[in-house]
Amino acid sequence: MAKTKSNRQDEIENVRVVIRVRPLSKKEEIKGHQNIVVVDRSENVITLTKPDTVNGKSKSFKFDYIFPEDCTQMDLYRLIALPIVEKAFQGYNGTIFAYGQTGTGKTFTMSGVSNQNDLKGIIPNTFSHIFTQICRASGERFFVVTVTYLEIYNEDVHDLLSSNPNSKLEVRERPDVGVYVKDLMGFTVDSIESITELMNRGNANRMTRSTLMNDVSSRSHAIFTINIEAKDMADNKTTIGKLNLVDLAGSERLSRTHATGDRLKEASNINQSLSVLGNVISALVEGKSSHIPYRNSKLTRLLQDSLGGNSKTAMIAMVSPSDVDYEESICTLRYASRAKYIKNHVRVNVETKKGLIEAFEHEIAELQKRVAQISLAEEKVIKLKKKEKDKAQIESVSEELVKTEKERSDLLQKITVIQKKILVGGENLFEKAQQQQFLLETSSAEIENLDKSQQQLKEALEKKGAERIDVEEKYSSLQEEDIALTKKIKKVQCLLNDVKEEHADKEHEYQREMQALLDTNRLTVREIQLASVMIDYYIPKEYLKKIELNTQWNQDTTEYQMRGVAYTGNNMRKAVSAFCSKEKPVRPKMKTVYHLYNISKSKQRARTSWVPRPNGNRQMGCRSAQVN
Ligand SMILES: Nc1ncnc2c1ncn2[C@@H]1O[C@H](COP(=O)(O)OP(=O)(O)OP(=O)(O)O)[C@@H](O)[C@H]1O
Repeated sequence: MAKTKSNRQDEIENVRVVIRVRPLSKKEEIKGHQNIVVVDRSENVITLTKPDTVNGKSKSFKFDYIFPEDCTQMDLYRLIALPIVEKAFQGYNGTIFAYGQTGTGKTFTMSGVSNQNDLKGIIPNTFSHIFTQICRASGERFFVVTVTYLEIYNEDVHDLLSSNPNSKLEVRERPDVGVYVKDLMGFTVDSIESITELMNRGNANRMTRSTLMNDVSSRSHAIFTINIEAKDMADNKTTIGKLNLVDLAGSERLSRTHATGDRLKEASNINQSLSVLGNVISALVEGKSSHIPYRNSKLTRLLQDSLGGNSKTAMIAMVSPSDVDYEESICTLRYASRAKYIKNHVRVNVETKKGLIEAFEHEIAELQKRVAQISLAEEKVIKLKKKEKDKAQIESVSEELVKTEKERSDLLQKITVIQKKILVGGENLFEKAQQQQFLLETSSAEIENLDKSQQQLKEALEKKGAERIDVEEKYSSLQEEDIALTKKIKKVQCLLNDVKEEHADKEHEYQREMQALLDTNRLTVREIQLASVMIDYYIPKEYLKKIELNTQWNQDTTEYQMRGVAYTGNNMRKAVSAFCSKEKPVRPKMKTVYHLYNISKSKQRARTSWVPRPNGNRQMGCRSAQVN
């Protein structure tokens, strides 16, 4: 389990995911179902062979631990529940939830068979563990244990411990408390007996029915919550550990269950909330978005802290060994594979407000004060009675004494009831319930054994060392490799999309450039045509050759230049007239010309028409205008 310190208080810890494979049932054996599951205990790899495939195609997955069909309820408790319950005593939150297809053993794992000690599930074993721990604690430690039990059926929350379990309760949220169920009843327990009695009451109220897949199928998600408040008198510090023990309703393929009507609605609600749970897991694992869809179902809202929040969480995914359940088992294993990447931020919950222990102590003190007052008043009345001679007066005083006596005994009874709620570490629990002694002692011995076996397991794990960690970190299963490859493909796809977009952009740009070039080309052709027309109309052919001969391309200025241009055209005209007149050349008065132009527009126009513009209809090179 990855574990790092994120800051002074929080530890970052992955959700622990284990698999439990149940044995083939008698029914399945009679029907001739085949066991397609193989567990590699040393490597914690589970392999499922696809039925009806020629060469036995198989899929393998690796997990924190895999419990094969011959594992015991105690094996599971030791490895999964025990460390979480121990931590709850130190003020950590813990969650254990059972997930899987219908009929795979979730209720068997969480509750078990109540009248057979070795078949008891995690919940009843937790009771023995908790009370044993209290017995073993020092007398300096006080405890209050409270219990709630609810179910979510068809997206409605019901209190399984209420006298009216059918009424629907609301899920609310407050910044100081977080998500909670309004009016959910909490019960304080002081013995294994009292807590077991509550569990049985809740189980009896739980919604179950017989389905095609399971004779007693739980149709609701059930959350059994145990709060352990512990006050250390030495440092006056109070911690609260909250344990959520969750038995989820089973996923099922509607085509296989043939459900109709209400049962269909029930099954779709179960699948729907499990799919929201799956989405929450995916969102937490992918970490792409900061939005985790907890609010999409009551289950995920209530388990918000257990998934990605402040809780040490273990998920037990149940798998059927049967060939007919191959598809569902693969789905469960995929689901579970994702969950192991969820990171929780755990910390000790230190009670800053007045806790239950303090509230009870305060109440006891108040009641004791009242008892003291009554005792004083009684003494006075007794004295008065002794002095009194009047018979009637004596009678009324006696009546008063009876009343106060009754009040005092009621108060003392109340005090005893409240005192019983505060469990003092050490011996007094044995005094309270002698019948528990045997259970507790056996549990103590068991826990010592558990400690030892845990230590052995730890050592064995450490032995595997770096190689194991390396393998785990790389590809802890083929499924993980699959995820990694899918991620890679997605990345490449993203890159490809980027390249495609860039290509499209470039294509667009190229088209634009092409268009611009074509436009330029068209313009150039037009200019060349104009130049050709001008040459054809104004330059006699014999001069053209001369011009061509005397024209050369200048690389630097990128233009044609005429040799001896200084001795041509207007340059020569200016020089000749200056030489002939020997006078200063007279600049033409452009203003006058301009005015004249304006005045006799038609005349000017007539002059310009000397050089007629080429007519588009005329053939190139055909001279129809007169040259002056
Ligand atoms: N590990 C196991 N060993 C022996 N029997 C088991 C085991 N797991 C389950 N079973 C038996 O299989 C049957 C179905 O188990 P269970 O009711 O616990 O399943 P589930 O997953 O809770 O089903 P649903 O989701 O329908 O409530 C029960 O008869 C139970 O006793």
